[in-house]
Formats: sequence, structure tokens, C-alpha cells
Amino acid sequence: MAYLLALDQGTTSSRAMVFDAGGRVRGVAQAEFVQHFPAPDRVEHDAQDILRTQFDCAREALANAGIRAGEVAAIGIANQRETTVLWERASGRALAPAIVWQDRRTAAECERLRAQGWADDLRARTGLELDPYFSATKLAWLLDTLPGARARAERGELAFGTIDSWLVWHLTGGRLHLTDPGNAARTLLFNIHTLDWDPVLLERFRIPAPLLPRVVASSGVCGETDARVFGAAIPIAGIAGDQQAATIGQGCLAPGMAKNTYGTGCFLLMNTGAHAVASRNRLLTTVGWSGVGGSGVCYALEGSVFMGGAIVQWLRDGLGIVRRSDEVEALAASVADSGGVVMVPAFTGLGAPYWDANARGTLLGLTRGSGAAHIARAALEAIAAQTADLVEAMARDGAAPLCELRVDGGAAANDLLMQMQADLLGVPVLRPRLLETTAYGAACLAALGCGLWADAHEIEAGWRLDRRFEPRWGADRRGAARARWARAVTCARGWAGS
Ligand SMILES: Nc1ncnc2c1ncn2[C@@H]1O[C@H](COP(=O)(O)OP(=O)(O)O)[C@@H](O)[C@H]1O
Ligand SMILES: O=P(O)(O)OC[C@H](O)CO
Repeated sequence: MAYLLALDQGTTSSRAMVFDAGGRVRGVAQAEFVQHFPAPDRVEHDAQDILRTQFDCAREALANAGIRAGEVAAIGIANQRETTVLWERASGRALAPAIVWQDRRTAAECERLRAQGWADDLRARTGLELDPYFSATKLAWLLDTLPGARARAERGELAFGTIDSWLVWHLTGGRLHLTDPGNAARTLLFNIHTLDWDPVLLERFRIPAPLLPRVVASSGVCGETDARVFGAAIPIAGIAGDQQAATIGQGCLAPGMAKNTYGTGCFLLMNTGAHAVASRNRLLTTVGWSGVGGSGVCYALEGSVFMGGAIVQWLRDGLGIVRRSDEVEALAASVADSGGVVMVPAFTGLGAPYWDANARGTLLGLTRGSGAAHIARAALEAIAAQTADLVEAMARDGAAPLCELRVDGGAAANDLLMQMQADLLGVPVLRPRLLETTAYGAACLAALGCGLWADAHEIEAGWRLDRRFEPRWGADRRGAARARWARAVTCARGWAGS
């Protein structure tokens, strides 16, 4: 029997899962790691923590499955995207903590570049917004801040990578410096039409070309692990950003199909096939993947929301009104409605479709009757409302109306939130039994890439429905809720800049 090892390196935890050739889960391990917030606008990870937790989890998942590394046909990698690591090629040592996708330290630099009138050309080349979310300004910040880094980068002594590249480098004992087009497409340095690093962008962001990884297909054998890492050399046959991997794992392989992941943030991706659809409503155009089942590049329209399940973390760690994330459901369900309380969770600005780095978190409508339960309910409603913003922006972009939304991620376990989502969207929400669709997607890429699976239809065999949430609200109620949310967003916008 051949097995697949999926590495899912997420924002708050590293996960590894072993699947058998039939797509069934055989072993799982997960480890949270420390989030560093050295300043209000900064979010960092220790790059070494990422390696340690990810590789330990992989060993533990293999042990849980009761198999040896030699029985693994291939590894698939899915990773938190945009997070930026700069390391020394000679030692493999990161020169600084990884700058996480949520980090806003380059907001002023983005403003400066916007004032130079670059945003439109940048969007045309990369499909992205000029925003601190993406890697380019984070990398430039490291090169400008670390003594000698820029000169060393020009001499070819340093390597840049998103987390996939960082993992592959260390999985292969420093032999391979690779990424896939989906991850590359999140850097602001990659041209999504030529499918290569763009010399104009490298010059604009002052990024020396010797830093960059080679771009390989998302599915296909691109190398093998150093036998010392897991005890045997294992082919690496899949690489994708975690949201792209989840799109695959949800079986959204046909144009028009969409999934939403409720993790730290919320990420709604709609498959647009071989066409890079340019958004007129500030959604992102991104590469989904390449080489799946022998086909070329598949693009997606994406809406990225910075605070999803992280709002619940804040209720837990910041406000202390729940002890565990899953307690939020009972607390929110203890009241019939939010009592007029509306939360706009713009803690780190607003992502799509607003892209307002100066928006800030806002609680509106508080009265003497408001309590923890109303705030908890408003928090869940805010997650659903942000997702509705994305679906509406996709519809304004001319996408065919959604007939269903497939959901996953940690917060998708929350039945109340999923029901709110169906009510607010007016379409059924479908939750699969396996919520770890990211890891499953990574395993699918690897299975196809190493030839264990003959074609992409095998992916659907692993997707089974857990629960379908039917919308219950009429158009009037939906309209009123959406109008109230829109007024609240107006209040939150621009706050930090005023
Ligand atoms: N029952 C729940 N209700 C709401 N949010 C939840 C629930 N369980 C977990 N979460 C939230 O989901 C997030 C974790 O989801 P996960 O998919 O593991 O995230 P990531 O991949 O971003 O690390 C956390 O932010 C947590 O607060
Ligand atoms: O690790 P997650 O699930 O929070 O996903 C993070 C995204 O890839 C950021 O773009």
C-alpha cells in the first residue's frame, strides 16, 4: 500500500496528515506555535519554530499511521501564503523572524508607492492590490533594515521564499530552492500572465533577482527529501498555497465552483479556469495551480478577509469572554440576536473588497442591555457579513451566481456561524466531513503529481457531505442586515488615518 504525506503549514499551527491511496486519513498530528506581536502593526513567526513543528508533526503523523517513511509515495505541501523568509544559503539560517501575511509594517511604504501611481499597472501584472499583505514590501523592508543584506543578496548569498520554499529548502538539505506559481503569485513580483518573475516589478521593489526561487508546477515530482529528515528519501510531488490547496481539496475543479475557508482569516476562492478574470471590484486575480492532471494553469478570483476565526481568538485571549474557541457558539446562541450590536473586525485594516489599511476594529450599537453574548453573536455575524461582501463583489464582477458554497477551516465547525452564512447569502452552505481540505488538497496534488492517481476525478471520491445548511431568511431580512453592515463598515473606515 502506498501512502501520501500532507504537510499543512498554517498561520497558527503546523499540521501533518497521512492519507492512504484511497484518500482516507490514516494519521494526524498538529502543533501550535508562538505568534509574536513585537509592535501593534507587526506579526512575526520564528522560522525555526515553523520547521521544528512541521517536521515533528510529520514524524508523529507517520508514527500514528503506523507506517515508515519508505512507504510514503509522495509528499504534498500546503502553506500559509505571503509570509516572507530571508535566509543565508550557506547555513540555511533565517536572517530575521518571518514577516507574517497579517503584518502591516509596510503600510506607509505602500502609500508612498501608491502616490507614485503604480497601483493600476501592478494590478494588471500581478492581479493583486498594492497592500502590505503581500511579500514584496516585506522583503524590501528586510533588505533595507538588516545590515549588509542588500549587498549580500546581490552577491547571491541569500535566498527569499514564502513558507513552501523555506520548507522545501530544509526538506532537501538545502539542495532545492523552489516555489509553485500559486505561491509566487502572492508576492507582487510574479507576472500572472507570463507566469514568470517580472523584471519591471523586481526593479520597482528593488529586489535582486538572485534571491528568487525557481518556479515549478504545483503538481509533479520536483525533487526528493534528504533521507536524514524522515529516515528515507521521499519524492516531493505537490506544492500549493493553503487556500489553493483547499480549493482543490473541496473538489472545486470546474470554473464557477467556490469554497470559503474560515481559519485565522477567511478566504473565498472561485475557480475561473484557464482565464485570469480581472476584477473591477477589488478582488484578487490569482493563480490557483498548474500541472493538475497534466493540464496547464488554472486561475481563481479570490476575496481575502484578514480577521475570520481570529476574531474568536480575540474574544478568548483579548476579552476573556470564552475559555475555548468552540465555546463561542453556545454563548452566541444564548441570545436570539445581537441586540443591535455590530462588530467590524478591522483589527489589522480591512482586506477585500475595501483594502483600507487605516480601518480599525469597531463595536457599534452598544446599550446598557448589551452583554458578552451579544458581542459574541456580533462577532460571528461579522465573519458571515465579510464573506457576503466577497460573494457580492464576485457577482458584480460578472461571476455566475453561486448555487452553493463549500466551507472548511477551524471555524466552519461552528453550526450557528454556518447557518448565519446560509441565511445571509441566500444559498446553501455545504460542509464536508473532512474539514482539513487543505491537507487533503496537498495530498491530492502529490497523488496526481507522482502518478499514484491517474486523473483528477479521484479527488471527488474523497469529498463527503457532513451537513448542508439551507437559507431561511427572506430577501427583506437579508437586505436589512446587509444595509446595517454597510453603515457599520463606513464608520470603521479610515479611523487610524484620521
Ligand atoms: N467552534 C469554533 N467557532 C468559531 N471559531 C472557531 C471555532 N473553532 C476554532 N475556531 C477558530 O478557527 C481558527 C483556527 O482555524 P484553522 O483552520 O486551524 O486556522 P489556521 O489554518 O489559520 O491556523 C482560530 O482562529 C479559532 O479561533
Ligand atoms: O494559514 P491560514 O489558513 O490562516 O491561511 C493564511 C493565508 O494563506 C494567507 O493568505
